[in-house]
Amino acid sequence: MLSRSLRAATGLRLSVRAGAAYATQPRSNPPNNSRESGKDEPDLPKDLEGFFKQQRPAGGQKQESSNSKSKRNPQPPPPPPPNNNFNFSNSQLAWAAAASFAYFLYSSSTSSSSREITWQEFRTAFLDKGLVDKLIVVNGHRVRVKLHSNATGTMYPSSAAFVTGDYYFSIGSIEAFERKLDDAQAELGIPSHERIPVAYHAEMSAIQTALDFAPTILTIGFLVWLSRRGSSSSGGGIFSIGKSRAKLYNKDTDVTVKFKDVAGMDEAKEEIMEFVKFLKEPAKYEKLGAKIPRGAILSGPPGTGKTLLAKATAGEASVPFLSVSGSEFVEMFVGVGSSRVRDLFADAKKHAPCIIFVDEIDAIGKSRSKGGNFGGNDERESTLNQLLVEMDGFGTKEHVVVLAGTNRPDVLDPALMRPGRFDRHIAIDRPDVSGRKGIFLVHLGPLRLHEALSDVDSLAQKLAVLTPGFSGADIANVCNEAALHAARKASEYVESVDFDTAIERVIVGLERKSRVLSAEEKKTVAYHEAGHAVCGWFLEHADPLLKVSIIPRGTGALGYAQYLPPDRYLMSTPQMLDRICMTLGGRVSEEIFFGSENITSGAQDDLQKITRMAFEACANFGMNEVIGPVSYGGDRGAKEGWTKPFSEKTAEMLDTEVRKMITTAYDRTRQLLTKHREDVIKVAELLLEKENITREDMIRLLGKRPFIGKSDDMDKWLDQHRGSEKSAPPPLEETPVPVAASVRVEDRP
Ligand SMILES: Nc1ncnc2c1ncn2[C@@H]1O[C@H](COP(=O)(O)OP(=O)(O)OP(=O)(O)O)[C@@H](O)[C@H]1O
Ligand SMILES: [Zn+2]
Repeated sequence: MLSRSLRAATGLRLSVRAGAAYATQPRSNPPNNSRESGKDEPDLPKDLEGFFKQQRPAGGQKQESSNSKSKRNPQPPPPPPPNNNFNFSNSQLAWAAAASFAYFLYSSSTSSSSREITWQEFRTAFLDKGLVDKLIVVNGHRVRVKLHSNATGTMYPSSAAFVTGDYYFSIGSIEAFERKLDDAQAELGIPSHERIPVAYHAEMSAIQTALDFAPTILTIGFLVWLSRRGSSSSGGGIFSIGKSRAKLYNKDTDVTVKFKDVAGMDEAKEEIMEFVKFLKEPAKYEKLGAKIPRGAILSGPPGTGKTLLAKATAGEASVPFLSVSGSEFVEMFVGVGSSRVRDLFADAKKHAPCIIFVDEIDAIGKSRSKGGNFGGNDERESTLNQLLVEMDGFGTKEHVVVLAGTNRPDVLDPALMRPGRFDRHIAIDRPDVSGRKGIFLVHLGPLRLHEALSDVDSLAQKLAVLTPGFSGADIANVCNEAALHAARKASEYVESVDFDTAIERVIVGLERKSRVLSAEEKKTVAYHEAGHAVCGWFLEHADPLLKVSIIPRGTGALGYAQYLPPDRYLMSTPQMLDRICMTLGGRVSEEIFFGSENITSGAQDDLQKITRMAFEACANFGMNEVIGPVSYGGDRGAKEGWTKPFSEKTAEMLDTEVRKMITTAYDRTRQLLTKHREDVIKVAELLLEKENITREDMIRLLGKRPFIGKSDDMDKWLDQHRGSEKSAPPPLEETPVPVAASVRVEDRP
């Protein structure tokens, strides 16, 4: 989040600079027809021009720097926000007012350089010599002397400093002054029609003026502040506060990213392809009466390329791309969020067919019940409601697809996932070795590599092996750091040593954020996960396995095995026991391969799960013979404040029975894994090599699962569906129903 606010701060700085330029420059850009074009942007002063040229694409369309993630890669800062019409003239006005007031102060202060003279001096130096052009009585007590323009050089007193200066003298009263002046002129024999003209003038002092204008100044200042503030993220300002902040990427000039620029994530690409096909040929779908998916949630850790994938989707479909961050809907004013949502969709309809991308959807899409219901977040809720209304509202004719990115799919409001809304869920994980290789190939492209590294493919392979756990953004960062390092040495090419340094740097940076495993830890995690997977493979009631991975996840898990639990509302005792065994598989495998003295803390999460399962089996499900068919209630949620509704004796019995159940399961697991020791090794070694293994890999290594049972229906279904037309992977969240507790088995340290 720090980096995000940094980015915002950069935007602010830029806009202030641009604002300063607005005030002093004439408006002379020819208007062009794009929505957010520089229509109202004035010419920039010469010295700023060069700076902005590189930021602002020639097409006039507002564009984010091609790599929007300047927060990670040292890219040029985002361009200054466009100001829309209204806001601009408003702020221009304000600046102009401020400038003229400043000028006024300036001029009134310079007039104080004028010199006071006496009446006598006035008479002898000016009046008697016929130099006076005009007299101005100011505020009734002071007379300003205006000399003829040819009076230069004959000044009194004869100092060059006063050549252009003004003179004045004080008077007691206007009547007395007029009389005195008349007399003097009469004395000089000036005919009455040639007498010196006298003007009367009321003037305020600078301080007086400042005081009188203070309220106005304050108001102007406030307006300026508001408009600065509003425009600091993009196109805002007080009059456009309810306008959408989305950045529009024109399909021809800006959305140049294609799927080929997005390395890896083949499954995600395949899934999102459906949107591309629809946007390209909507008629084909409509003809058949097909309902078009409205949107998809792209979830995954930061920097895994969610934004990139969404943009590439627009690129493939060659449609405009509207990008906005969920946090930009959140304002302190009531109603602004929903008005921005409305505006966003109105905009999208204008540009249809197009893709809207809402990054960080969790900022508005948080589950309404999870928000802490103290009436606190009505505004966010109404924003979310508006989003739902808009998504429901537009017909398929509109051809607008909404993609949303999030790192926290678990906190999203279920309402968002209903059919007709974000009904697709595309999970994007950190890349595995081959994914990383692909990403390296993309980002090595622009680098000028040393001859010794001319085999880019093997370089990418080598780097991919060295960077477990890196996200796409981290990899982009490594490539950039390497180039920077080479530049610092003033060398001509990027060399191997530059990459080593860059990787080190990024790892140091990463160690704070997420974890990067040491080789030893990686081995432990691989055997742990292999234990789960093999256990599941040979247990009758285990859920079908989708994927095993030893890529650390943002949640703190070091590795995970993902299963697809069938829809099941009941769980039999054998199913429960099998699940406990499978969950214990990780720890047991660690023990078998590294010895009981070397077991790690990695199984804590597993152990928590099985303890809970065993406890519920005994205390709630009546599955234990000794305890009997009783259920003491107390669901998981209420566990904390739960006063035990049973006696101490029962508590002891429960303790013993839970432990007995678990140790029995532990022994059973150990037997199973000892029997399949070779299989565990096979799986673990493949995991170490590939970091991610799929169901297909498992079948190749271990053969088909030996059981035919309820879960096998699911296996069959999977066999039929996977590979051809891929369905969305199950959500990576734990199902709240206790009977399906193992959608995924994760291991926390
Ligand atoms: N699969 C990939 N192929 C090529 N480059 C990638 C890939 N994934 C990420 N990158 C690089 O990382 C950068 C950041 O990715 P992106 O902004 O799409 O991540 P994100 O998942 O949207 O992050 P966040 O959650 O922080 O918004 C991209 O601009 C690109 O340079
Ligand atoms: Zn585990």
